[in-house]
Amino acid sequence: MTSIAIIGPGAIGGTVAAWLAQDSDFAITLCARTPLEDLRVETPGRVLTAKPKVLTDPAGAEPVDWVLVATKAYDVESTRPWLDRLVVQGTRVGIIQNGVEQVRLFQHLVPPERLVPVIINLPAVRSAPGRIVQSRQGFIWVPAGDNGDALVALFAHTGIEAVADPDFISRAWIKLCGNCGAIVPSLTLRATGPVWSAELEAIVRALAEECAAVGRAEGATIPQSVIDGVVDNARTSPEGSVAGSLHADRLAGHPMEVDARNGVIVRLGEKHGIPTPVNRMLVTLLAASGSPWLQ
Ligand SMILES: NC(=O)C1=CN([C@@H]2O[C@H](COP(=O)(O)OP(=O)(O)OC[C@H]3O[C@@H](n4cnc5c(N)ncnc54)[C@H](OP(=O)(O)O)[C@@H]3O)[C@@H](O)[C@H]2O)C=CC1
Ligand SMILES: CC(C)(CO)C(=O)C(=O)O
Repeated sequence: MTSIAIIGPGAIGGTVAAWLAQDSDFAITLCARTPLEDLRVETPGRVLTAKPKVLTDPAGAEPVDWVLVATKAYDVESTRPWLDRLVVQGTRVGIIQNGVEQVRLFQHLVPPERLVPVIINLPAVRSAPGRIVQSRQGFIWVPAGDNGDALVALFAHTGIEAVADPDFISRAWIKLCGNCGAIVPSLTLRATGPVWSAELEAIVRALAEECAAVGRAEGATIPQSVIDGVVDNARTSPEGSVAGSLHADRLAGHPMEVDARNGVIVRLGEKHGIPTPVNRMLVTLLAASGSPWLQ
């Protein structure tokens, strides 16, 4: 029996937990901030239900084989009491978060050789604790190697396709290119497609171009087709659509992962001497919008 604790059973953590809970070889524990009774996840193919053990107090947590952290990137420090109880020698810790800094954010809490950064492509929305809709098939990428292979093995019997990628850095930056454009609808509170113009296209393209330039300086290989794909997605987004979790958080008045998704492009751009004026400007505008908890 493999024991797996999921810290942060929100949209992503709850969906991942529900898939893993279908495997009777796994003992799943949800480490939650807000209590929940059980999980009900509508996936494209079927409805998953599960009733794993739920803890809301780290004092009740015991060491496990695996920890999967699926909090937002700004909720790192608050996971410390959980990690202190769950992680012992031999525990591996997967960080399922957007961005490119999963290891940097957690390496003061977990020995880096036990950390597995995870990129996930899986659109999920939580309507209430434990109630989630996964709207497309899910994919996971981890770095190739022992830790990555072990994480991939966890997902062997789930509907989430997990791959260990020898070029993980490119995978992470390509995902960030896809995510960084969502700052536009998060500012305008409206899908970009219906108001598309040459000027809006220039902004979306520049966000992705800046991200790709910084990513390449960090060692990623990012083809031009990635940037064209970001622009196409923004151009074709229909009225009323929500451009992922950043936009959803802004609409709900929740904290936003702006630093992990756009601020990082500005910070690492400075390190490499690469100008990132469009990301910088939109981060500044979002900060000036008075949104609570912009992080
Ligand atoms: N949603 C999506 O479609 C996608 C999201 N991602 C990324 O996945 C990550 C998770 O996002 P998402 O699932 O949407 O976020 P959610 O806000 O839905 O879930 C985060 C969860 O973490 C919980 N949490 C925060 N701090 C703690 C803590 N100290 N202890 C226990 N639980 C805690 C929250 O508790 P509470 O219940 O109290 O809010 C919430 O349940 C982000 O990095 C996001 O960018 C990636 C791909 C797609
Ligand atoms: C765009 C999406 C849904 C892709 O998984 C995502 O990463 C997010 O909304 O944070």
